[in-house]
Amino acid sequence: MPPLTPGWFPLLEIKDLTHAYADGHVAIKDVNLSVADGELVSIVGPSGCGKSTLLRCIAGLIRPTQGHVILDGKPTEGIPDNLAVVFQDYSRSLFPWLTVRDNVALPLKRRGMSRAERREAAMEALEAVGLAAAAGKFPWQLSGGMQQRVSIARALAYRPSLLLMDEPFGSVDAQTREDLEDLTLRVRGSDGMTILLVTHDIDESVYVGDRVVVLGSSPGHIKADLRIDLPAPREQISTRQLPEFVRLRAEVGRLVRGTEQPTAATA
Ligand SMILES: Nc1ncnc2c1ncn2[C@@H]1O[C@H](COP(=O)(O)OP(=O)(O)OP(=O)(O)O)[C@@H](O)[C@H]1O
Repeated sequence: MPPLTPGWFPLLEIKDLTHAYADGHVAIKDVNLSVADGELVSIVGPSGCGKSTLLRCIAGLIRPTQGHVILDGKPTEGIPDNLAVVFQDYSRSLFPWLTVRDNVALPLKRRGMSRAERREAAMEALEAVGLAAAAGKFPWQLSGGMQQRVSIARALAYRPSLLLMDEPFGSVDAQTREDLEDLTLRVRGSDGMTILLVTHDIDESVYVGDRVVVLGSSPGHIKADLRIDLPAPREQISTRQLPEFVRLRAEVGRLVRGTEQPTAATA
């Protein structure tokens, strides 16, 4: 996608990325994507098209068969330091024997922060997600939505340049999901974090995204890259009623289902 504003700096560049699993299955092929510093890019596509594979390659959890991931101008090797990931399965991502505050503070050891600094940063992030009062509790004492907010707080406290979110709100109720979407938008706005968010929810992809990247299948590739020019700040009811929102969600929906018109605007 071409630079739209002066000073556009690609925080993340994905070049000709291909990943084949050990059984030979090519999950993604020749993926090229640039993401500007501070952008929130939603990634959608049919089940099995390679969304998680793409995120895992960027996170350094699996090694691409071909191609490069360039973060902050440097090709990545393994798991980059300035990156955090929020997964859908919050029940497995928090340590049950640590308090909420200690779960959030734990990764900060990698930042070389003192114990007092870690505790302060953890409390600040818990405050941001509205969970300061639960700091001394254990994850299993919290609801699913609260546990997912702890996972998000842990990512925020780390202050990564790039936050990867893989279906982060897939297991929570509709109201909590909306709250977490708005929390993500606030975080991005206040900390200028760059976010890649994989979702199955087309409305969500448009509501939170500055761009929506649609992947196609067999093997996974970028089928469309749409800029979402909806006014900010976004608001759950009024934004979703805008004619432009309705148009975009229909366009993304058609692209995901493969029923788009040949003239559909794609980048
Ligand atoms: N470890 C693996 N070994 C072999 N094939 C795999 C492995 N993991 C995933 N795949 C295959 O790679 C393809 C892409 O999987 P991936 O999980 O990235 O898709 P996805 O778009 O995230 O799917 P979903 O939306 O259902 O979560 C699928 O065909 C999947 O079956």
